[in-house]
Amino acid sequence: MHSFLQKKPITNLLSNFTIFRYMGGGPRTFPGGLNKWQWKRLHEKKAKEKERKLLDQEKQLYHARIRTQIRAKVAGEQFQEENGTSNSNSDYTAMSAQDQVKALANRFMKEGAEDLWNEDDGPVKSAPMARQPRRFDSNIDLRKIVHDGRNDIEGLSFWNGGVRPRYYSVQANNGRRDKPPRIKFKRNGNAASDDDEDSDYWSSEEGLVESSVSRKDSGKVKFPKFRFTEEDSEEEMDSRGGKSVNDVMSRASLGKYDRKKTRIGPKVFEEECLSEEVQLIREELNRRRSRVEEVEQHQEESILSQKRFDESNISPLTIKALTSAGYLQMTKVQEATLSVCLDGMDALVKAKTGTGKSAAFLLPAIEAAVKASSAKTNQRTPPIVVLILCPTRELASQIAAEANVMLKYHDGIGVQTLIGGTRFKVDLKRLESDPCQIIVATPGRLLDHIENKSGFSVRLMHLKMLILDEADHLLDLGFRKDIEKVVDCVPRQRQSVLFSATIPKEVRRVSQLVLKREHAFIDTVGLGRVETHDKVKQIYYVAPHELHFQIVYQLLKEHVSQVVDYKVIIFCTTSMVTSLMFLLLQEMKMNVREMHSRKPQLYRTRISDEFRESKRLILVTSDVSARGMNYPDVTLVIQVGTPTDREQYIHRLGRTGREGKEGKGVLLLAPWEDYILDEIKDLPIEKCSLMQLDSDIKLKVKDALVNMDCSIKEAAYHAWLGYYNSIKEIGRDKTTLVELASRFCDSIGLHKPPALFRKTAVKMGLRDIPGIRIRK
Ligand SMILES: Nc1ncnc2c1ncn2[C@@H]1O[C@H](COP(=O)(O)OP(=O)(O)OP(=O)(O)O)[C@@H](O)[C@H]1O
Repeated sequence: MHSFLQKKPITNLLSNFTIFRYMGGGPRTFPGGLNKWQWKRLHEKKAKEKERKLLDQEKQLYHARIRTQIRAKVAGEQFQEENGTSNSNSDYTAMSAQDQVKALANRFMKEGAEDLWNEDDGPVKSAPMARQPRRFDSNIDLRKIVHDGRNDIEGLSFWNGGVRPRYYSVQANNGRRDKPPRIKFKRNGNAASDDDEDSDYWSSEEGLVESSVSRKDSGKVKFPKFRFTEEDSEEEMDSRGGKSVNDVMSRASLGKYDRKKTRIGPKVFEEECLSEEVQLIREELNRRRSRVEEVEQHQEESILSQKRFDESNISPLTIKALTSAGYLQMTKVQEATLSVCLDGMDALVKAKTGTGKSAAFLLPAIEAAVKASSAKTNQRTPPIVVLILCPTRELASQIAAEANVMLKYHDGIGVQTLIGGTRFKVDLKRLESDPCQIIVATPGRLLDHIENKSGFSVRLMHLKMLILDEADHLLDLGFRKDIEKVVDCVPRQRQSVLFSATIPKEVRRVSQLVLKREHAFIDTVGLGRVETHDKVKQIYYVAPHELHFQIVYQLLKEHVSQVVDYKVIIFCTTSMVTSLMFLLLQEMKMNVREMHSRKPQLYRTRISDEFRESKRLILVTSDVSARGMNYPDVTLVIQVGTPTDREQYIHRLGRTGREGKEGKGVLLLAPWEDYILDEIKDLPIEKCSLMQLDSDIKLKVKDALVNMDCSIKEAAYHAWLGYYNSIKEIGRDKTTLVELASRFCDSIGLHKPPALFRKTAVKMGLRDIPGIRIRK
């Protein structure tokens, strides 16, 4: 029978060596007459010892490095003090091998490796020593120092609960450069004397460890050598029975070969004695840490990134324009999106309000136009290369103005707006006389041009880039049909980018309407992080309708008296309610302006420009100003009544705290409107108890309402009813809604609810609801 333990010689022709391949588990006996298992155990034991030795060496090296660092610091300061010079060439500074300490620290910081740190590895406290003049005699809690300085030594958190702190005693060499500072560390708290001034290495009688400091010698760094006395050996102590020791298996990377030994029973430690010098080091470390924290906090709050525009691939003429406009560094969203957009990828981008999204999409848009214009065509009017869609006219004008700033040095590249409220024929003339490659439009007017037989749709056939600003709003039901039509009229082979500060889940889904399947989703807000700015304080009040005007007036009075350069936006639910609020505040001698969709476009543009430039002004507005409008330095945003949804709340609030500045937001709700709080409960908004209302204010508001034209109040009632009737989320049946409307009616000084047109009442589903009056 063929034995499976049979040795099979294989002849290696090249080397003439004979290699034995062991079949089926190897020979029965091994050198020294050991059997297979004895042989295996022997090797395992050897491996364990080797690992243990390596680990000990590492620990020693680690101790030495930390001590060297502290010595270098202490000695360095001492030296400077004495000589009034920098000791940058001294041995000590050369030894501050931060990286090595860091690496070693990390070695012990691996998950599970904390256990490798036995109690005996910790600092040993020595008895206080008499201080001598001009020498460092420090008892340093090394672990604590290193722990405190964890910004310097990343990830160093080995402070293991349950292991009692022990202290090293570190001594500098009295500021002498020719000698290394000496270190001693002592285990059992016995006092250490230090009288051997001249010896290179200090040693004490019992339990002390001697060390040389590492130094730079002919370019080579020598590491300190440590010699543990017998007393330092854990095994030795065990065997002497001097201490009770618990063996604990390590969870560390070295696995079962590492054992942690924990002493049982009390241990006597002497009082910590910190010298001035150590205190100084600690303070320095704390200072450094708080500096780092400050920088980190600043970076977090700043909208700017570290990258400059001249480091990107955009054309030099654009960079020149950006520089003259004062844009040098990119904002974070610009850095995150620019390369993706320049690569021609489709993208869905989410970034907080006021963080520079407009420039983030305008820059690649301009690049696309520059690239297209360099390709010679013999068309009289250039094709439209970039189409930017946004929900409001003011926003379109603002984007076009920003594009013009960036196009300052680009001859032959133009941008135009197509927005409602202007005469269509004027648009046509402008398109003819002032050809452009970039169009910024609101969807309605754009469709008017597409459907008009003026050849506009032909110009769109070469479109390279479609941009949707405030994309979630444009993809909302109100705009979606228009967007679908626009998408049908532009080439399939194009780049599409969608930007907004809010991108709800359902919008991600419908974004496929515009975006290619393979698109980038860039979220600079971060998953699970709040979409509002930390620097914007958000509060809300819950109060009955009849108090709302008084509260708004009192809030304004307080704000105006506290903030010199105040700039306030008050958002109301509808245009007519906006008008009512404006007239009321005007009647009460506040410096106010109004802006809503019922106003002629020229008026809107004028007010928008005035508010942008002004300080000490209050803008009362509807949601036409909620998104994208960049009015600098708005100090307070007040939202009266519930916003349509969470997204609208965020966008309205986003008119303040732009570019990383501070701001304040107040939401004022009637008790039944508090359903919205559920939608925004993850935002840092706090409830505020109602302020004591001034009786004077009460009278003033009442008088102002009495003086107001009834038709304004009636229009406000109709609009109010229409607005809340359209919001399903209010969760009120029609009868309750009409009752609430009657209360609103009271609050604005109307004695009975004004009648509705029958047609309107039917459309709103309110015809037979009690309390609704129909016009005869
Ligand atoms: N790189 C930059 N350096 C300095 N300022 C910048 C930079 N980019 C943009 N800004 C400024 O930041 C402000 C906000 O920009 P922008 O209006 O584009 O914000 P946004 O993110 O579109 O806001 P919203 O979400 O409200 O539409 C503007 O005043 C703009 O001039």
